[in-house]
Amino acid sequence: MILDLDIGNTLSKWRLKDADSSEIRSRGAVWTREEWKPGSDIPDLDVVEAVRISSVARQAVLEQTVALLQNRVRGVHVARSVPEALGVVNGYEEPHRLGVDRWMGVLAGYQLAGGCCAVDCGSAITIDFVLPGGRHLGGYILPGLRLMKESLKLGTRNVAIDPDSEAEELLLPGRRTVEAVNHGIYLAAVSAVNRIYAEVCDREGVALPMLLTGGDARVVARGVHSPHAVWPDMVYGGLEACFPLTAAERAGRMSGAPRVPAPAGLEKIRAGLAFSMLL
Ligand SMILES: Nc1ncnc2c1ncn2[C@@H]1O[C@H](COP(=O)(O)OP(=O)(O)O)[C@@H](O)[C@H]1O
Ligand SMILES: CC(C)(COP(=O)(O)O)[C@@H](O)C(=O)NCCC(=O)O
Ligand SMILES: [K+]
Repeated sequence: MILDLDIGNTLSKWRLKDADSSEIRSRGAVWTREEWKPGSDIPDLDVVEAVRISSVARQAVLEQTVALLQNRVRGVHVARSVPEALGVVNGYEEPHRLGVDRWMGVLAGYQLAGGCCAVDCGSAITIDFVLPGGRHLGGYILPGLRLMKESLKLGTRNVAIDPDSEAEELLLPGRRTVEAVNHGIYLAAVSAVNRIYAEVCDREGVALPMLLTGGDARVVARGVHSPHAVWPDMVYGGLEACFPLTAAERAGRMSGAPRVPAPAGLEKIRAGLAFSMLL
């Protein structure tokens, strides 16, 4: 079994992948600030031959995780943001400072769709762009839905946006504090994604496919106008591409990769942008 680990600021996600069949056998998540202890939702390490890790948590969290795993597992692979990999040139002035979850997302997106817009809706919302030739432009970081809500301190932190709500409903004026907050932050997030996508496609003169991942991807995606795919395993896809361990991975196949819809035409994206500027 291969253990893939995506340690985010809020949640540490894991999945166990069968190296022979490529099937995902189990998955789980633990709060990043908590230790892995028996009884919590952690994988059975006895069946694990190799581990691949993407971590944006404090250095100490990664060190503790690696120390714990190194005693039990032969191969431990830790992903890093580097200047260039798999045909993509990192757009950061200091490439190693790009969050490695963003780098994994960009590499997975490029391997699947070529040039693309990769959106990660986690503790933060990150929006990254890579052009068809493989040049990563850099990206945008804004607070995620939960962080936005917590920063308001209006006593609404425990009332999350219902992930099954319709986007139209979430865009209405709220008539209670919790509704006003949830609808406000939702509109902030989806407006940013829609606008940034259109601005960058316009400036670069290319219509890019869009991919979304992260804990809030499903609900944010419902407010996104452009064709897109939600790919919960996008960060894991980057780990598979960087550290291919199975024949399928070496052939470039990533588990759970979605079908990516063609983007809208550039003219349509530009017309939408011009319209939003008139409002
Ligand atoms: N069951 C859940 N537990 C915690 N957060 C959730 C859950 N479902 C959705 N979320 C949302 O997902 C975010 C965490 O998403 P995730 O992509 O795991 O973030 P990170 O990678 O930053 O840890 C939270 O901030 C919250 O808004
Ligand atoms: C921007 C992030 C906090 C997003 O992390 P997440 O919300 O997924 O936990 C992370 O990618 C990070 O720590 N990045 C380093 C700064 C940068 O990318 O510029
Ligand atoms: K993430």
